Amino acid sequence: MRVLRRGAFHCYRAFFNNNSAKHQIIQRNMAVEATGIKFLGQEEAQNIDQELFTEYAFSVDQLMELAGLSCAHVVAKLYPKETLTRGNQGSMLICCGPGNNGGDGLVCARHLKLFGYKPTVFYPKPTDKQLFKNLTTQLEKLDIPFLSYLPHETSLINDSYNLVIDALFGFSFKGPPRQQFKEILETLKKVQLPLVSIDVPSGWNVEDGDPDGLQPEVLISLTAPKKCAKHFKGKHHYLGGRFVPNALAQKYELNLPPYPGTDCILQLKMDKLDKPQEDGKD
Ligand SMILES: NC(=O)C1=CN([C@@H]2O[C@H](COP(=O)(O)OP(=O)(O)OC[C@H]3O[C@@H](n4cnc5c(N)ncnc54)[C@H](OP(=O)(O)O)[C@@H]3O)[C@@H](O)[C@H]2O)[C@@H](O)CC1
Ligand SMILES: [K+]
Repeated sequence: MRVLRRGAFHCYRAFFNNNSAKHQIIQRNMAVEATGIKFLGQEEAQNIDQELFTEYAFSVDQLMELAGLSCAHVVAKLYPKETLTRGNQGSMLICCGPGNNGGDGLVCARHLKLFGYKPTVFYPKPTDKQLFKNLTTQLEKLDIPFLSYLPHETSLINDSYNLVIDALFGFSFKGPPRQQFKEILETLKKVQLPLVSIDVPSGWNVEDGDPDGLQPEVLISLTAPKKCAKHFKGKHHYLGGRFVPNALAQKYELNLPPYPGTDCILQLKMDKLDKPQEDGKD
């Protein structure tokens, strides 16, 4: 019993010593000010990603699973399936790109299906990597339909789905988009459904954003927000991907607020944040 008590004390002390948002008690459903949180540049986001794999020995599958799961949690929280009454109840379109952002989308689709939603996946440029083949097989085995093309006629999308999840590009995107994805992004811009972007609104410059690009209703920043998130004007900004070790967060001065309890998502309030000028410069 004494040993247990001492252990508990050490855990408690380590938590408060290591966490920059000291003494904040975050409750479920409480949004937290984004002020003070580090907004990452593109190179910094990629360095953290690499360090998680090399120094901290995570595998891509592990982090992608946690990232995709947190995205599914955000969608389930904001859009209860009973409210998604268009087309097939709970229907949604998940657009997945060729990199790991697309992988997050594939994982997210699986979890949403298991939560009782009806996802359809559009995955126009699948990669040959085994991880992605496995993710695709898992979705096929769950009878999740794949679209072979995205209809240019956006009314077909508006009438069939309740929302669109954008998992086309994340923090490694460098614009302008090449032809195949340029057309897809143009179509998505015209769709009149709530758009949920995973990590970065696709097509945006990762640091400067894109005022003429997609305008998501929801942004789910993974690990930490990227600089472009300061230009996000939608309704809900969430943090997900609860896998960052304290030592890494400290090294990069991420200043992440603690997640509430056992939750894997946290809502961020953006209203007190110093917004960049509209010319896109920070
Ligand atoms: N640690 C974390 O936070 C974790 C992050 N995770 C997730 O990973 C995401 C980053 O993934 P990523 O590095 O694979 O890159 P991503 O952004 O998906 O795009 C690369 C692809 O896009 C392509 N491409 C690029 N520019 C293009 C253009 N102009 N036009 C057309 N294509 C273009 C490029 O093609 P290439 O140039 O190589 O031919 C390549 O195929 C991150 O945002 C988060 O969602 C989690 O899974 C795990 C933990
Ligand atoms: K995205």
